[in-house]
Amino acid sequence: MKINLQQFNQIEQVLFAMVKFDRPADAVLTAHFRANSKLGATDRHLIAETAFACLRHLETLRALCGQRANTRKLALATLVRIGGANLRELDGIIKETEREWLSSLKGAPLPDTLTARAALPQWVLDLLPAMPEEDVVALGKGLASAAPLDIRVNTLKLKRDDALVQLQDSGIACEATPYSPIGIRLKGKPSLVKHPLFVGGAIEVQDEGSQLLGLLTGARRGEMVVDFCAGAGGKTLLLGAQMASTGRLYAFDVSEKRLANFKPRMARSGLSNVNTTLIAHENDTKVKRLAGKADRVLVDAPCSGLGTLRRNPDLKYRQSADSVAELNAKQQSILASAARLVKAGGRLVYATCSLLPQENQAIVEAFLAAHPAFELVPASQVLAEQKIALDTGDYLALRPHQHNTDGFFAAVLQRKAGVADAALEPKAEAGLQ
Ligand SMILES: C[S@@+](CC[C@H](N)C(=O)[O-])C[C@H]1O[C@@H](n2cnc3c(N)ncnc32)[C@H](O)[C@@H]1O
Repeated sequence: MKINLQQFNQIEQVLFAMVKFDRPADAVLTAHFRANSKLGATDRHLIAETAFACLRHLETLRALCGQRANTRKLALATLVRIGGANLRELDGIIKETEREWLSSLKGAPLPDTLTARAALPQWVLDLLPAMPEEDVVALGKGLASAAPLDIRVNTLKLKRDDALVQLQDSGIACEATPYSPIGIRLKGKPSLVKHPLFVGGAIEVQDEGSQLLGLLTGARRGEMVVDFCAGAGGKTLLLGAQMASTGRLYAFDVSEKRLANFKPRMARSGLSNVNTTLIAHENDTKVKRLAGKADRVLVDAPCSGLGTLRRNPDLKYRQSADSVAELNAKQQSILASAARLVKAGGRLVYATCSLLPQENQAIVEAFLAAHPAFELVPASQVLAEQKIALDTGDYLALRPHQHNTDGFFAAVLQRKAGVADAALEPKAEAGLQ
């Protein structure tokens, strides 16, 4: 596709702002499009795709172009090396010297460093679990690929088969997701906001992996369920539909903005069993009122988000080993507080969209060591009970290159009946906050 000078300048401007990494990349893009409201859909698509491709492959591109390469060089290298543009398509943009450099860049061998081959910065490589180099490269490539657009069918309103037919009839190519029985994967990225199924709440955008975490919670009709870190309610909506809008579903979060974003989604969904509650922190008295009452508690914990690099490639530069350590303390504290809500025989699901053992297995192992009343239920068993053929062992561990989902982790923890557990006693007031 021929790229014109105006389009190229816009790509450069967006990239220049993105590689400062002082704001989320999607916020940079939104602000740019708002300030340049006359840009058409094709321009927006090209700008967004090129800038995000650059961030996804930044380690590789910097290894090829020089660590101090400016945004012009990075944008050109992205178009040619990642996007496969030929030099004729860049006529009117590139100078003669750049033409020579770009034609040699096309076939230049990749520097033999793991950061370049896996497109992951060193701090991430340092924290990943030990695995053969080729596996790191495969994981990195998966994380540097573009994510598909998945939707979840709201089973309160429609069956998946009917949704597939209706989407196809409206010209949207799609197929059932391989694992989630309520998921559909779209071909391409059609806009859904005006689609009658979306407007009527019969479908929601949700990665298949995120659907599987929700399904792992196993919420059932008539139960008392808590979504402890509900955010904008992606998983709450799934849990509510699993409960057929019966029982009681609490959606907690500390972010007023995220809970506000949940409101219109909830209105579309037709759910009437959800109680959204803004909490000040995980030990808020509003949380304590539910002690020992919940059948299911989902903790979709705040985390580094490294499993979502396909969508948020800037996170590998906006997070660090220090921020992960801070998150670990928060994750432990949220999990400990959420555990107090679970009744005997009830289940607690701890989940993250991280790939780091520090945020995943280590949190669960420390929790189990401190909580004799809880035991691990193999995730593969819970999924098999729901006829989901996916076995990643005791923990759910999803990876883009293996499952074509974002990277997710989840553990199912069951509270045993009649086991004393001092850690489940209410926390002293002095320990709050
Ligand atoms: C991974 S996101 C949740 C995403 C959401 N479950 C979904 O499916 O869309 C983590 C959420 O935890 C919330 N959070 C952070 N600290 C918290 C705390 N102490 N108690 C409850 N929620 C918290 C954040 O505001 C954020 O919305």
